[in-house]
Amino acid sequence: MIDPVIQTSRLCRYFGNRPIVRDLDMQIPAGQVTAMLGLNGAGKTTTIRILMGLLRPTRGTATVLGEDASQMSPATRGRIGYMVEGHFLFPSLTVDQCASLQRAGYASWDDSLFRQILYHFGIHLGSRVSELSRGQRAGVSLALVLAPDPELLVLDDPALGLDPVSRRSLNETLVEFASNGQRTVLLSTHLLDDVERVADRVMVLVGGRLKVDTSMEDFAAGVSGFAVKASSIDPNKLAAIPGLIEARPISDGLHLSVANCTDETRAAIDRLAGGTSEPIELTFGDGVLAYLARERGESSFLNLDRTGAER
Ligand SMILES: Nc1ncnc2c1ncn2[C@@H]1O[C@H](COP(=O)(O)OP(=O)(O)OP(=O)(O)O)[C@@H](O)[C@H]1O
Repeated sequence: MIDPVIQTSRLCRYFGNRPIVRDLDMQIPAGQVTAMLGLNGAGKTTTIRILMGLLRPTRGTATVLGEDASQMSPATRGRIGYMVEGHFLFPSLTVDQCASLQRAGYASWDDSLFRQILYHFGIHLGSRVSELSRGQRAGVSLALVLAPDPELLVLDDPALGLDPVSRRSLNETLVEFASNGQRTVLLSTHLLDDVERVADRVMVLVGGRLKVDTSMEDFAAGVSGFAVKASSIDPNKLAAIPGLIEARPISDGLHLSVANCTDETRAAIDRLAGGTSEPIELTFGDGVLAYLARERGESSFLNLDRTGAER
């Protein structure tokens, strides 16, 4: 078996006495696009900064391309492309000057790929960074990290604030980059549609802990939806549904999201609704949102207690 490109073991990071990353055991396999999801403050950027050697763990270990992340050699760093949150570029430089600066730090540089990505984003080499739109700055940042042809690409919220056309360009560039199966991508994002388009695997961080780590297919297969028609709901019957993720009130009943649906689950749903439940299509985004809402305590369980009390 090929070693994972990124591996952490019991990784923890505190800021003061606040645990931000907690006992993280993760493995990022080679040749795949892994999306890291989580609500604001879940610890995604902190984890990435530890992986990139910019922050030391409080406890535990992080290994990237076979080396300890906090003591990475320049040669290993040269195999990694890292796009920071916010696309920082020196505003007074031209795109061409940014490229010269970046190129000096890497052994290889694919100038035709660099120009191709600029073209995709409608950027000219002679433009000054300060004159570029946010989407164009993202395009330059992406071109700068991809031109050295990194084995591992780490992107922290690359589509933040981009319009749909720039987002599409970014997604297309990523898919193309990862298409030969030789490159590994770790992508932190909030954009679930983008994840569905580009990712092979999904990880979900909740309060610094890794709660989901699976393939996109297994995630999709593991979450099912049901529409239940009912004028009143017994909260005890609801709570007894195995694997219930979320229950959201709709005009004439509930939408339920459940994990790992079995015959037992279906029977419990039917008991709740007196046999008037129907499966509904759930998108990947629906599944993730239901999961995150529950973890944040915003799930409609609260509303359901109220529904029960109103009977
Ligand atoms: N240098 C620091 N000092 C103190 N607290 C910090 C520091 N860096 C991050 N934090 C805190 O750690 C928590 C997690 O931040 P982090 O940036 O890792 O989250 P995130 O999942 O990337 O969030 P977002 O989706 O908003 O980018 C936040 O509460 C943040 O305020």
